[in-house]
Amino acid sequence: MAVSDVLGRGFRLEGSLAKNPALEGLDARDRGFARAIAATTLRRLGQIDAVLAPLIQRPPPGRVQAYLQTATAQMVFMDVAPHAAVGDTVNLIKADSKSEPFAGLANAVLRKVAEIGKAEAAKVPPTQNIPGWLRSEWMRLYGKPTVRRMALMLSMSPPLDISVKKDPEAWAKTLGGQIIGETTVRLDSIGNVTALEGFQDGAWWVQDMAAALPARILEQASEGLSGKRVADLCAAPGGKSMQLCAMGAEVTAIDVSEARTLRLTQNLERTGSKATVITSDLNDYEPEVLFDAVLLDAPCSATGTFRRRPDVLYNRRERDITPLTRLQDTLLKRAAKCVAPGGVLLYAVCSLQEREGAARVNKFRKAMPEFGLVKLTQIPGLDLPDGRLDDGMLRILPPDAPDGRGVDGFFIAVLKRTE
Ligand SMILES: C[S@@+](CC[C@H](N)C(=O)[O-])C[C@H]1O[C@@H](n2cnc3c(N)ncnc32)[C@H](O)[C@@H]1O
Repeated sequence: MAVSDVLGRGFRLEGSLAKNPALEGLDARDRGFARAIAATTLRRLGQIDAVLAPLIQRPPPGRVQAYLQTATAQMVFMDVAPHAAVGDTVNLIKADSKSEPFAGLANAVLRKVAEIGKAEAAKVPPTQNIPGWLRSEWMRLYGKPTVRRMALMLSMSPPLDISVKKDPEAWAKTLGGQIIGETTVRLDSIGNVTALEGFQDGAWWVQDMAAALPARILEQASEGLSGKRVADLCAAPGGKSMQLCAMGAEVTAIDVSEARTLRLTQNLERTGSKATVITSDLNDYEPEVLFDAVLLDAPCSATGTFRRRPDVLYNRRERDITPLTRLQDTLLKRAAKCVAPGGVLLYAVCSLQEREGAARVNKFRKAMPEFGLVKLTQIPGLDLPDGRLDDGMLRILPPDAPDGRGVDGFFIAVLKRTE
């Protein structure tokens, strides 16, 4: 069961759903509904658990709890008729030999949820849907009103953002979307992405509006990238490499994962983007010639992507952050070794944790004084609140989208090596 895999075993929701045999026989509509139930459960888990807790004296096994949570999600947040949600869930529990002894308890608890669930859930602030360790850190860093807006973003299913190779106006018209942040086309419904016009022809790729900013900022800081040698480090699956190619750069894309570089190569081929692809640990990579510009989209906790991947809230733990910061420090130093004198280095992470953002860049600058900070002063297409760029580094928060429908959280800093 996908939800118990995420909550109990730290799996990714997408991977767990893709491997779930129960979904195999279903048609696309039912599969979509099953995905929506799992995602809604994770988006509303704090409220759901607050409804369930007083109704259960001793916590049942994780799998049974997940049945209760998904049924509650359906009744309270998806307007599924209670008799259907209760009946279907109890039947599923009866058919599952390990959970079957709890069928009676589940029936009694869910009948009560049907009665009081909506009213009880409404008493719980949506910020409770953010796990405690993240909520307290984000409150400290970004303040209560922003965290409230982040919780609102978590409760909504996000729009589909695409980056187009050229002519965003024409693609916005063709696909019925709107341009956001100058170059991203935002579409309402997700459906089957690969069936949309232009996908097979490689005219565009899926990329959150915020994820499209690092390449644009690197282009701006480098005063254009056309004809320049650019390294995209930690490049797979290639969203930023494709942007850099579309900007006319001569791109070298490096990633450690063989499976992910295969996807990167397929994406480059589909979009007719030409780049040199290298599968290598960045720690072992020695460039023959240094680069004019280097983009390091470092591995991170990805907590900024919770709108699209609510499972990151549960399969990341506080103790994961320190090892990630060590990796980020090492990769940042390796990336710096690839930059030619006078060249530009951009560091980005899709994390909302301060330790993965400004703290890494400040530490790097102390160790590598030949790199100076290029202060970012304005970001085209973004209307950031006052003070956000005060230290010259960019922190994008999920509520920052100009249309109120959210973006991934990102941290971006630009450094320049002295001549
Ligand atoms: C945030 S993802 C990159 C997303 C990508 N830049 C894009 O826009 O599509 C981080 C990537 O870092 C890669 N990675 C992690 N450790 C690495 C290392 N030591 N050397 C090279 N790549 C690494 C992972 O395989 C992963 O693909």
